[in-house]
Amino acid sequence: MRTITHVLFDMDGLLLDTEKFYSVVQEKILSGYGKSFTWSLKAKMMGKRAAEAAEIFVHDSGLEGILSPRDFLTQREAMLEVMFPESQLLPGVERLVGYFQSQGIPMAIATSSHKRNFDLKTINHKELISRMHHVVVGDDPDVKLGKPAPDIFLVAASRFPDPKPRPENVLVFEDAPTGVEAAQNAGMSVVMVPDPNLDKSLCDRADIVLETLEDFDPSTFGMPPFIKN
Ligand SMILES: O=P(O)(O)OC[C@H](O)CO
Ligand SMILES: [Mg+2]
Repeated sequence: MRTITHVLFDMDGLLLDTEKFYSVVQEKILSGYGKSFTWSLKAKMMGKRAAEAAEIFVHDSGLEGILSPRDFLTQREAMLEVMFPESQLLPGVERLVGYFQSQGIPMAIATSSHKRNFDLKTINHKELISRMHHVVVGDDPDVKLGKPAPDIFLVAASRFPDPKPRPENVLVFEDAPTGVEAAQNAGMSVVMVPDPNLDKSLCDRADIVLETLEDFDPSTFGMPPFIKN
């Protein structure tokens, strides 16, 4: 069994309940073209950086030549920016972050969200962010390729103080197939907490798949149990 010495959290859909905002807005934009937003399209977009997600949205929706990826993002961001400050923590986040902190396990966030949106989403979650050693965002200059490339997780692991973790000693928590793939490409262990609407065939790569972070059992990775309150 691998010894876990460091933890990396994805953010959207894993720490914060923000994927629903993306879905509502993308459904609204598509409805303007008489089209419906589907979970199969959502599954391809989630976890990806904005520009890559926009290309997928326009292509797969058959809107090439009708709606440019840039105009899609302009419309999407205008609607999302008023929603993001309302972001709520997902179940189990506070207990899990508190546990890793009590165990002295350093944590960081590795999110495809750009810095501007990260700031909007976390404006009311300063305490959570303060418990992270650092945050790597999607537009970080050191992150050359977005998820499913391993870049963002490798960059996040490299920013911990010495002794820096080897990938095999890092545990990643993710909600998206793209993010799970990125963690595995980085050589890290990964716990997936997928949205229940996500096609189950897209949830079979992770080391562990949970319905909620509340179901995480530290002993699965050789760590002490949660202390019963
Ligand atoms: O925090 P991430 O990596 O799940 O990023 C989320 C994307 O920007 C939207 O799915
Ligand atoms: Mg996510």
